[in-house]
Amino acid sequence: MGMTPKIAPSMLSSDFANLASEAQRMLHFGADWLHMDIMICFLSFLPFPSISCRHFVPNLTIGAPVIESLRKHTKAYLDCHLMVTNPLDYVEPLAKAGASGFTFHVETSKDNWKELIQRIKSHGMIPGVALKPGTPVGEVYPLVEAENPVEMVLVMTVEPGFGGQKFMAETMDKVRILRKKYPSLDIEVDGGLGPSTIDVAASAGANCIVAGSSVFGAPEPAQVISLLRSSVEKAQQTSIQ
Ligand SMILES: O=C(CO)[C@H](O)[C@H](O)COP(=O)(O)O
Repeated sequence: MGMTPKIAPSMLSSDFANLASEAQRMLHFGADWLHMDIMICFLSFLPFPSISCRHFVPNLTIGAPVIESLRKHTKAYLDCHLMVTNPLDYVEPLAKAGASGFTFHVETSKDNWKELIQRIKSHGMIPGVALKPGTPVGEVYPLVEAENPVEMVLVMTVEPGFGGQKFMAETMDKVRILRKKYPSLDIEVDGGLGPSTIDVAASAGANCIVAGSSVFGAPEPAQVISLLRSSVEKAQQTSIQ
């Protein structure tokens, strides 16, 4: 195992009214990536005449206009996590806005993941696939093993939708399985990560760590970022000994 640790503060926990300065603060504190949680409601006009709003998660956050605004203030890797029912619709707008990574959910993309990966790459972004805590890990194997594969798997360690939830330790089996099967794959974990949960995630094999409330809520965010990174580095050294 030799994947570079990436610490990605989840901007969902930032002060959205001061997004640019919050992002710069996190980068100054040592963040590698900025994790952007994109939750959008998909207005469905079918069956006519009822109009329904199909949410993938019970929350709304940001879309391409906010990514575009933030991009004007930073060159950082914007790690976009699409919690939407129709990710294909957002490939072009997010690429134009300046997104770096585009991670879609396997649950929303069973029929069109090949097209999605191809479109994400052709728009210059890095494709990743995410899975919810209840989704079997085997569902992402075809996407990792494809001729044109995803480059990261995001294992959700809480139900997607909100920051500040409790880390679900049972999701670590999926990380262990993925790390054993794909030694050089980027494996990201997201939800409830902080000083008390990082060691279990790092020793399971996660190398990309998303952390919202534990970083933004800390008196010294730089110390938390540094601790998350050293836990991943230590676990990686232990695993190669
Ligand atoms: O994807 C998310 C929610 O869907 C957030 O990124 C995640 O929950 C991080 O927040 P915290 O570290 O506070 O749990």
